[in-house]
Amino acid sequence: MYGIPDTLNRQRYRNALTEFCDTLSGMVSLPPSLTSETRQHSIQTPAGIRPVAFEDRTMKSTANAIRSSASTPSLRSRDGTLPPHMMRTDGGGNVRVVVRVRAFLPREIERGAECLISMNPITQMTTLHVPDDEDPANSRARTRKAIEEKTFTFDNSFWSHNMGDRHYAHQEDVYNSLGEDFLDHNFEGYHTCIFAYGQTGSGKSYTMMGTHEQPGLIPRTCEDLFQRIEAAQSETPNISYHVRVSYFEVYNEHVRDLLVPVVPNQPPYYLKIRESPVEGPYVKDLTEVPVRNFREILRYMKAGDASRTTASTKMNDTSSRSHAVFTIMLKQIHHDMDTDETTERSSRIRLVDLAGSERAKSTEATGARLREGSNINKSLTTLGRVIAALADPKAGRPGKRSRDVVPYRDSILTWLLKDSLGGNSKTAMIACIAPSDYEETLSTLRYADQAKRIRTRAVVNQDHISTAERDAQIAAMSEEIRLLQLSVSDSRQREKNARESEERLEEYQNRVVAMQRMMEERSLVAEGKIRSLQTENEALRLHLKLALDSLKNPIPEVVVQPQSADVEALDDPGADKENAAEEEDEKDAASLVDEAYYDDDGEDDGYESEIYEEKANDMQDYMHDLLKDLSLFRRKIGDDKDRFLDESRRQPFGIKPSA
Ligand SMILES: Nc1ncnc2c1ncn2[C@@H]1O[C@H](COP(=O)(O)OP(=O)(O)OP(=O)(O)O)[C@@H](O)[C@H]1O
Repeated sequence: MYGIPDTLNRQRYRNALTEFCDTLSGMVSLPPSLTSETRQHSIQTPAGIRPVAFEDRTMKSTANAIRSSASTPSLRSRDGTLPPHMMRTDGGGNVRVVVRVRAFLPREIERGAECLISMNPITQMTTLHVPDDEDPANSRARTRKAIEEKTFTFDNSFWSHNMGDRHYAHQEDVYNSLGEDFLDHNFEGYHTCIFAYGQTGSGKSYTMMGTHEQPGLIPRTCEDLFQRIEAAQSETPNISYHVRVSYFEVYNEHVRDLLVPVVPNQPPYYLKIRESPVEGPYVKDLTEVPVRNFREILRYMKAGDASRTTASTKMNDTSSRSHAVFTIMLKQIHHDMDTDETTERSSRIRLVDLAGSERAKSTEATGARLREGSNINKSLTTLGRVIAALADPKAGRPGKRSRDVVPYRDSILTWLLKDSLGGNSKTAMIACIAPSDYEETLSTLRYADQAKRIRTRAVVNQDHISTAERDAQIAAMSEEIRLLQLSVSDSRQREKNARESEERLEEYQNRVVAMQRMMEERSLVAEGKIRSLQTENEALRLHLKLALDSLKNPIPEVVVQPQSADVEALDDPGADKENAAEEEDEKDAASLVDEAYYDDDGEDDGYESEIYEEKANDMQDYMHDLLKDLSLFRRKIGDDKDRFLDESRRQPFGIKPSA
């Protein structure tokens, strides 16, 4: 799909094959003690020609020794045409460590930097040379007490410094000698992890992700994975493959899901870490998407890559400010028709692009960049301590096993990589180095050298299950699902019922309140009625009493004696006349009243009083009846009121009685 054209590829393999044949024939013609031959190569650097020893040692191993036993091994490893300088030494259970040196960057060429690295493609030795006095970037190194040449041996030393060299390691070569083997392991059922470590700007992202023209280890792994799946599916249709992918970054000690799009003007959403006894530490709620082909996985990879936190620093225009973890979960389900057995293999492919270690002085970082840098350094220092603890099993507190004191939890990165670093995983570290920085390169090479000593305990993650067992499992699971569904629908129904009864309750309460109000109003009206009837009754009773009294004891006529004022009026003839008229009027009025009230014609006084007595008695009886009715009515209202209050005291379900 991409990468180096086929013809170039073939040419490279042909050269390698020739070299391999030369070596074999040399082995035949020379005694074993003389099988080492040292050839001198030269490396063209912008600063001039510097002779660097490329020691091509012959190897006893044959190409067949690396033949893969994976269920879908790569074609390359089947045909055994691996170039000798790409052959790996068997890492066993140890972390496989490779080192890669990059080309000069324009700024390094400008300052006339010299290459301090040499590599032996046969022995896989990497040598760091002492810098000369001219490169200002190494002024700090020159202040060291002892500055000397250092040599380290790794599983692979990838020379990616000058393309013109025949040992130049292209992106494809790195994939072929490391990625492909690891993918073999994944098909065998092992978890794997490849992480790139190195100072800022040393080529980690280039190695892991690469560019569109020069794709790195991650896209190549994805492409190879689906190519193998497609090939295997046509060969062995009874194996089904399921691939899922996730992508997250650890930024400033927080985990961010890179497959969840960033919402503008919203604070980033960070995920939590949990630890399960079986799976170890994991990111909770991390997006895991199923992918069916290379195109799909590439889309997710690019989307995640685009949301990674990067920034420009003095050391790198696109510096990764976070550790990025791209994970592929591969599940292979194989059903054997003969034995009627199902085999399930699960493997996890973890590809980690770490943020680069950096010296604040070199990056000239301030503010947010400085904070990021210090967090990056902190987590890388913890990674260093974890590596040191794992590499030296004797180190640790007395009485404690070394693995108990590995400080995984001291940083998010090491906690999440716990399994990959010291557990169930086949792990590789790619130490990326810049060609001209003595101090940083030495530190990276020491880090890498220590990592070589770590032994992991990778196991094949495989489950065999017979049809009967599977059926039993399916039955148990479907029963569990059925029960879960029931309980879900039950609780849904309960929820619905609760909602409905809540609504009904509210309605009932409203009605009770309205009724209460109505009863209160009615009792108020009744009380008012009682009061007015009582008043009326009292008035009538008084009236009746007065009437009876006046009948029984009529008021005797009173002769009014003229008073002094009247005597005075006698002297005044005008006034006398006026008084006489007034007196006459009063008499007329009194006679009218007497006539009307008593019908007084002056006869049968005894008979009339009897009639009045009878009327009064009738009236009294009537009033008594009325009073009786009234008290009955009053009692009834009282009863109603008591009953109503009783009922309202019996509160309906769900209403808390008022305190
Ligand atoms: N092998 C290589 N061949 C050609 N160019 C390379 C190689 N390795 C790195 N580069 C270039 O070097 C520069 C820095 O590389 P890269 O961004 O990969 O560094 P890094 O280690 O990921 O840095 P940081 O830690 O700051 O993210 C880039 O411009 C990249 O293209």
